[in-house]
Amino acid sequence: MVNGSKAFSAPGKAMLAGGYLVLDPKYISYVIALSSRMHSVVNTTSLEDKVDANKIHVTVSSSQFNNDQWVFDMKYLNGGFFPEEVNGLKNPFLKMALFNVFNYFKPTLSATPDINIEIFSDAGYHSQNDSDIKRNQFKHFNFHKNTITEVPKTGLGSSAGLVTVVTTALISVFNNSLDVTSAKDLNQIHNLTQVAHCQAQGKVGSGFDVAAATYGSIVYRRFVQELITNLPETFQGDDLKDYQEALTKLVDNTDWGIKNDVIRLPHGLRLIMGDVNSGSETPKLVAKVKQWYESNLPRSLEIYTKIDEGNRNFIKFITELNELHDNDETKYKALIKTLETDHENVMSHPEFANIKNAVSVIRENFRLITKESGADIEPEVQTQLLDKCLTLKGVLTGMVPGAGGYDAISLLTTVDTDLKKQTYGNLEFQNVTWLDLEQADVGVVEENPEHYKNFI
Ligand SMILES: Nc1ncnc2c1ncn2[C@@H]1O[C@H](COP(=O)(O)OP(=O)(O)OP(=O)(O)O)[C@@H](O)[C@H]1O
Ligand SMILES: C[C@@](O)(CCOP(=O)(O)O)CC(=O)O
Repeated sequence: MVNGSKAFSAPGKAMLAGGYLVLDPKYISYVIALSSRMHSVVNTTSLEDKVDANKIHVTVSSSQFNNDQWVFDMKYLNGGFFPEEVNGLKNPFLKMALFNVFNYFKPTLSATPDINIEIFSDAGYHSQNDSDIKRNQFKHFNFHKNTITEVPKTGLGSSAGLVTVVTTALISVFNNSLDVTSAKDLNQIHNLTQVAHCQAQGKVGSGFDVAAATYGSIVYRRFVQELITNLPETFQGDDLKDYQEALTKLVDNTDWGIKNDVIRLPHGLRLIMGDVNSGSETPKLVAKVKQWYESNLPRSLEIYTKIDEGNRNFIKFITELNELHDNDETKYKALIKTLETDHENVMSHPEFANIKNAVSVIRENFRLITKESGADIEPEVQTQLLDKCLTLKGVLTGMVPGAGGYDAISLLTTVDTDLKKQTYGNLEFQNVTWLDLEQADVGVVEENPEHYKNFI
């Protein structure tokens, strides 16, 4: 059991290449973890101070959002744990994180204290309108008068980050030697989080968001969805023995077959996210693209193959930039500087032309799918915006991240490029809010719990 408090955080995500294709384990994706992080602070009562000696209560507080709080009674029936929110409040992500961690560790009820978890989320995950910043000497967070479900999201993967840090916090209660720098423990966090996140969402996406929250910036290939869909169905009060055995086997003794090669953006380059402020419905987009793909075979496979080639070339040439830096830093820095000082001639440098051409292939084919499927992956207004962005000094390339749609654009620029200044007052960019985000190379990290006190 954790003595005192522990704290953890996990990053948000932006998928720069691989959207839709990554739903098929044949294809890989390029996912950048972001500096906006989800945080959890966990502590336990003493056994004597439990609310009820014959129960386990887990209280999760999200004070940033109207002081939201969920109190789960971990009902113990037939050898299994069924989380029940005592006031009938809903949060499927918290519920499934609790369900899976408790049925994985199967703690002794009388020897398990009550657990308190506080959640904090960095500003980038949600609209900052109607919020006040509260800070201490270490951190600051936006505090909203509205409950979490009423605050607009920005697409950085809030639920994936939430389930990751809550799962990690709960594991730390049952495993006092949890080490989030160890591959074994990170894989346990990843596996339990993927199960809970998919069950909470009621669908099995590629899982790239949970993988990035756990491992950081990665080249990612998904697991086969049957790993999760083949888990026994469970209903309140069931004998969970079969589920618990299947879950333990899946978490501890199954090769998920994912690819999670840690990467980092080339030195001197940074990711700039532009929030265009009109949300997209990812599940609807995915359904339309799937319908298009299945109705247009074998041509749709040819188009996917072209996009995959673009994705792989993007990854290849971005990686080669990193290698150029390592081999000849002076030449590399001079090359990067030309993005600012000689932007008109960016295509004269093969190192840049290769990356830009790869992204052009991806975008061109996504526009084709947009036209044919009715899924607005790169709609005209985004095409125009991206093409204008490519003319800005310091910009190497840009794309719609993840599922695309109307809500965001991602640009790769030099670290010294100031897009806010370059586009200030320019009506062509009036609908874009440049987010103060950086790429984050690491996934789950342990934090200092003292840094989450006395926000004013
Ligand atoms: N700070 C938080 N505290 C409590 N619950 C949260 C918090 N952040 C997210 N959630 C939960 O996650 C849900 C949002 O998850 P959902 O799957 O709808 O979007 P998402 O794809 O994760 O969002 P996005 O990728 O746009 O950030 C919220 O409705 C809430 O249930
Ligand atoms: C369309 C998809 O490939 C990516 C969705 O990315 P995002 O939620 O738009 O960041 C879905 C998935 O990978 O689960």
